[in-house]
Amino acid sequence: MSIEVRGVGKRYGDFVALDDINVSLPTGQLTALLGPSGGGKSTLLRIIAGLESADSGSVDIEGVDATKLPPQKRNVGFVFQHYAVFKHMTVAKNVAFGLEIRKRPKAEVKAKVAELLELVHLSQFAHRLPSQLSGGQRQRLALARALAVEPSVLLLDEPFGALDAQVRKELREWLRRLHDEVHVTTVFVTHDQEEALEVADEIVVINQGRIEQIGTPDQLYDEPANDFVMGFLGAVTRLGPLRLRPHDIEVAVSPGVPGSTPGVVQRALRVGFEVRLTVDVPGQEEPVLVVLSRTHARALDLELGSRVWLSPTTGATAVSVLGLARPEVVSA
Ligand SMILES: Nc1ncnc2c1ncn2[C@@H]1O[C@H](COP(=O)(O)OP(=O)(O)OP(=O)(O)O)[C@@H](O)[C@H]1O
Repeated sequence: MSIEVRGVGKRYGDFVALDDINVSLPTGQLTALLGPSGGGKSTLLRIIAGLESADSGSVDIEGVDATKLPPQKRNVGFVFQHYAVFKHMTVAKNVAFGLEIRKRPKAEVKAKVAELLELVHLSQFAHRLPSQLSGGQRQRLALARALAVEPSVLLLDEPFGALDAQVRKELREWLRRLHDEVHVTTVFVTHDQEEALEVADEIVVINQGRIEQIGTPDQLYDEPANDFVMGFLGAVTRLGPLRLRPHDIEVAVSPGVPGSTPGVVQRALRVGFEVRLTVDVPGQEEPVLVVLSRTHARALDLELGSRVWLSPTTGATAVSVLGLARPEVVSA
């Protein structure tokens, strides 16, 4: 294990920011701390970094009890949303900085800087100032700088948070590829479930200072531990006593499936390759949302006012609204 967090608690006055957090992160893994704003993700990351101290519990890094170590003795690198690179230093100088203050030989620094700039695809900008880079390029510079001193752990707090959607998407793909090349144990904070599902090997879902679930993206998506995780990881709708995903609902234009719920299409919204239906069903206040492919919708010849029959697809992940703690697999 690279990082072992045991029984960590943190309060700000009466407010419990973290409550008995236990998590083990294996060496070389890319882990996302995912959850809503204010849930405690950054606090946990800062405690791992040593920028904040826990009230209780311990943090081991690479087998060493780091609970009382200052950040500079933990061998961690970090990158924040608004990372302050040195504005008056060139890109190359910024990357070299950490090595130079460690008094590494000149030739070694030069080789390492070249290697890192290559890795983050900034070689051609080595002599520019940070102000002459785009936001995405600046975050890549920040990553190169954090990696320069070969940390055993890399901690990223919403590193792409301030960038626009398209750049974010490019950078997250790039981060995944970078991680596959470098394999440094990485923990990153995000409130964006798509970012976590796409990039992480493992996701720790944190809400109100507690861990809701730890698992691979597939585990969380297919077997959410509770209603919160299910709702946080993707769209959820209600069909009678079940809460399930809109694409896990079968639509028929005749009452073929026993127990299927009749309804009337109130709205059909085409978004790219999918069609989002809003279906009114008797005895349920909120409409049912259903997502299906355009081809499928066309084959069913659906329009406003069409009568349809809804049922959960075979193998759908669903949580009972009647208070079932564990999700169950529904078979139609
Ligand atoms: N120094 C502080 N003093 C008082 N309360 C704090 C302090 N730092 C954090 N908190 C509170 O602790 C809770 C957890 O904060 P934290 O920054 O860890 O959340 P987060 O999950 O990272 O949220 P976000 O995504 O918005 O950054 C929040 O309610 C926050 O207001």
